[in-house]
Amino acid sequence: MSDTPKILYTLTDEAPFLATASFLPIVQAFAGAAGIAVETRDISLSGRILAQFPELLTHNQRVNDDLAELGELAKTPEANIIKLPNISASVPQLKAAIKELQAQGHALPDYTDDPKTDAEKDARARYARAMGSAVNPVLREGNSDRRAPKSVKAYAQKHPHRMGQWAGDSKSHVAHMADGDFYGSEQSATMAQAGSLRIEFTGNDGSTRVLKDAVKVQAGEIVDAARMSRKALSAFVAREIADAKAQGVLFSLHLKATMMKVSDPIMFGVVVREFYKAALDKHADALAQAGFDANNGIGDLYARLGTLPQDVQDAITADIAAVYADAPGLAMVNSDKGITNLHVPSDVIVDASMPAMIRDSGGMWNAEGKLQDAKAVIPDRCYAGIYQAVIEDCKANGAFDPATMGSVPNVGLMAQKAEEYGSHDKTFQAPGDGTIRVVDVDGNTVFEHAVEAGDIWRMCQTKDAPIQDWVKLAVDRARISGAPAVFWLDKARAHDAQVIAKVEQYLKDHTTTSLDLRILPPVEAMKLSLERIRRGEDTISVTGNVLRDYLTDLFPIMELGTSAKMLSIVPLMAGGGLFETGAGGSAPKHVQQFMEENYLRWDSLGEFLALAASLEHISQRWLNSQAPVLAKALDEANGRFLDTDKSPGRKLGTIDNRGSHFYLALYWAQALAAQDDDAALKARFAPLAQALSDNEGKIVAELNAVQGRGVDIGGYYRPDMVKVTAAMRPSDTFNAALAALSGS
Ligand SMILES: NC(=O)C1=CN([C@@H]2O[C@H](COP(=O)(O)OP(=O)(O)OC[C@H]3O[C@@H](n4cnc5c(N)ncnc54)[C@H](OP(=O)(O)O)[C@@H]3O)[C@@H](O)[C@H]2O)C=CC1
Ligand SMILES: O=C(O)CCC(=O)C(=O)O
Ligand SMILES: [Mg+2]
Repeated sequence: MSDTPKILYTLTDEAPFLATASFLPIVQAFAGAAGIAVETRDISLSGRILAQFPELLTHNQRVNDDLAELGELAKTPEANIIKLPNISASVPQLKAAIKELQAQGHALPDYTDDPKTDAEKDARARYARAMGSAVNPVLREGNSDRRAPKSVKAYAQKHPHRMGQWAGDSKSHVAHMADGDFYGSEQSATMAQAGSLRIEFTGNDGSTRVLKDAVKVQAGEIVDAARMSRKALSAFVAREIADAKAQGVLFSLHLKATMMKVSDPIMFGVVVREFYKAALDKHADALAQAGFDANNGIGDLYARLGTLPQDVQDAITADIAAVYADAPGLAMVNSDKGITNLHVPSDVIVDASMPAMIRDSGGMWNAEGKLQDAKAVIPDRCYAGIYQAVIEDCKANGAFDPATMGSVPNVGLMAQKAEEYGSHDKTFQAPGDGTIRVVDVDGNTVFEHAVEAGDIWRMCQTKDAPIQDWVKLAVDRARISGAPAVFWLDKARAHDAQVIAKVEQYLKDHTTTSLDLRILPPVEAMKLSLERIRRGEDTISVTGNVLRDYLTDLFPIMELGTSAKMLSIVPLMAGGGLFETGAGGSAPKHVQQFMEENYLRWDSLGEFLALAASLEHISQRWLNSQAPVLAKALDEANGRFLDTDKSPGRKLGTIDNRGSHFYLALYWAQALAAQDDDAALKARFAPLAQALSDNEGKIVAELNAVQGRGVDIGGYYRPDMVKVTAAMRPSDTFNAALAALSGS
C-alpha cells in the first residue's frame, strides 16, 4: 500500500459530469486538507472513443486509456475509486458522439454499419470496445451492495414522494413469451476442470464455422447457453400488438439494449420490424438502399429519409402514418417531440422504465401526453414475471406508501463479469439453419442448440470465487441488518439450479443458525418481499446480475422516488473499494434542461454517500488519522442535508445541483469546525464554516441568478471544460472561500 491515500474520481458523461465540475473542487479542497489526494480519470464515452485511436490524433488530443488503467487498479488492494454513471452507448449514441468529436477536429474514422475493407473492420472493432456497457464490467471486480442508508430511508418516510394511485381495474400488464425464449432453452453446466471451449455453428448443409475459439474456463465455473427463436419472437410480438389494440392499451417494449448490447438491439429490431411491418415491407428496397437498420429504431429511418427521392419519402411517411392509424397506441418517450418507445434502443431501459410505469399508476405516456394503461412487452421469461407480480399487487392493494413501506436492499452477483447475458463476444445471431454447439478441448459437446437463421444465441460465464464472495456478502448483510435474506433463484432454470447447488454448499462455510436465509424463485421472492414491504419490514434480495440491475432501480424508485439516493458499494475482491453513486443512469433530459434553462436538477446525494464510504474505506486501510474525522463530519453533513431537504428543487428559482453542493460544503465545514477529535482540522475549517454561513444568502443568490437562460457548454459528449467550469461555478464568493481553504 502506498503511504498517501488517494481517491480516484471518475469523469463521465451528461448530468453526472456537469455535477462533477461543481462538486469535485469541494472534494479536492476538503480531502486535500486531510492529506488525501483526489485525482480524476476519464471514463466518458468520448474519452473511451479517443483512447482507441491514439495514432490518428494530434499530441494534444491524445488521451490515456483511463478505463484500462482503472480496470487493473480494481484488481489491487490500493483501489479507492468513486464511479459516477456513464453512458453505455447504443449505436445511435455512438455515432452521434463520433460526429461531434470529428466536428471538434478529431480525425476519427466514420462508424461503418457494414464494414468491408480491413481499415473499416479495424475501426468498427475499436468502436465496439467503447460501446454498450463498456465500463461497469471492467471496474466491477467485486459484488454489489446497494441499499438505502437508514438516514435516507428516514428522510423518505418523513418527506414521502408522490406515488400515482392504482385502480383495481387497471389494464396494465406484462406480456412475455410462452416458449422459444432463452428461459425455455437454457442449458448449464459447472466445469469440472479448467480448460477452454469452442463455439461452432454447423449448417444443415454440413458446413461448419467457428463462432468463437478458446473461451477460457476455470474449474468450478458455471457456464450456460440459451437460444431465442427469432420466429417465435416475431409471432409473439405480432400477437401482442393485436392484443394491445383489442384491449385498448398502449403497446410498449422494455429491454436493456445498452447493457445487453448484442442481444437486445436485435430483439428491439424484431419488434420495430413487426410494429411497422406494412410500411417497412412495402418500401424494403428503398430503405435497404438508404441503409436503414431496424435494430437502431424507427428514428434511424427518419434520420435516413432525406437521402431518398422526395416522392419515395412522401410515400414512406404516408405509409407510416397508415401504420399508426391501424396500430394500437404506442408508448411515448417524449410526446411533445413525437419520440416513441420504438425510436431509439437506448431510450427505454427496462430497469428504469418499468419502475417509472409502476410509480405512475401503471400508465405510460400516450401521443396526447396523457397517462394510459399499457402492455409492457418483456419477451424473455427469466425475469419478466417479477414485474407482473408487482402490478398484480398494486391492483389488489393499491400503490405502495413511501411513508410506511419497508425496504428491499440488494446483494448482487456481478464480480468478474458474472452473468453478463447478451452483452459480450459470446452472443451471436445464427448465420443460418443448423446447430450451435459448445465443444471442449477433448471434442465433447457441452451444449447443443438447434437454431434457425437469425435466432439469438448467447453463452454466459459465472466464476466460482465471485459466487463464494457473494454468499459471504449476503450472510454479512443479513447478520449486520438482522433482516431475512432471500436468494432469488429458480430451480426450474438450468443456470439457477447450478447456482443453488453452490449457494447450498457455501452457506455451510458460515455460521447461519441465527439468520433467516431462504432460496425462492423470483416471482415467489417478489411476492414475499412485497408482502413484507407493506408491513414495513425489510427483506434483503440476494440476486444474480440482471435482477441486481432491475431491483436496485425498482425498489429505490418506489421507496425513495429515485435511485439517485442509494448507497452503492462494490467491495472489491482484492480488498480495494469501488464506490458507485446511486443506482441510476445519466438521465439525458437533465442536460437538455440545463442547456435550455441553466438549471441542473441532478441529485448528487449518491455522490455524497459514495464519498463518505470512500473516506471510511481510507480510515480502515490507511494510517491517516484525519480521514475518519472527515468521514464522520461528512456523515453528519449528509444527515443534515437530508433533514433540511437541500436536494435540487426541480423548479427554476429554487436551488439546483450547484446550490445543493454549496449546502453540503457548508454543513460539512460546520461539522468539522464543531468537532474536537482533530484540532488542526477544526482550526482549518472554522474560517471556511464562518465564511460560508456569513455569505449563505449571497452565495445562493449568485448561484440562482444564472438560471432561466440558455447556456453553451461547447458539446454534448465532449463539452468544453472551460465553459463547463464557468457554468457550474458561477458564485465568485463561494469559489473564493474554497480557494482560501486550499491556500491558493
Ligand atoms: N451505472 C451506470 O453507469 C449506468 C448508466 N446508465 C446510462 O444512463 C443513461 C440513461 O439511462 P436510463 O435508464 O434512462 O436511466 P436514468 O436513471 O438516467 O433515468 C431514469 C430516471 O431516474 C431519475 N434519476 C436518476 N438519477 C438521478 C439523479 N441523480 N438525480 C435526479 N434524478 C435522477 C430520473 O427520473 P425522474 O425524472 O422520474 O426523477 C431519470 O429520468 C444511459 O446512457 C445509460 O446507458 C444507466 C444506468 C446505470
Ligand atoms: O452498465 C450499464 O449499462 C448499466 C448498469 C446499470 O444500470 C446498473 O448497474 O444498475
Ligand atoms: Mg441499473
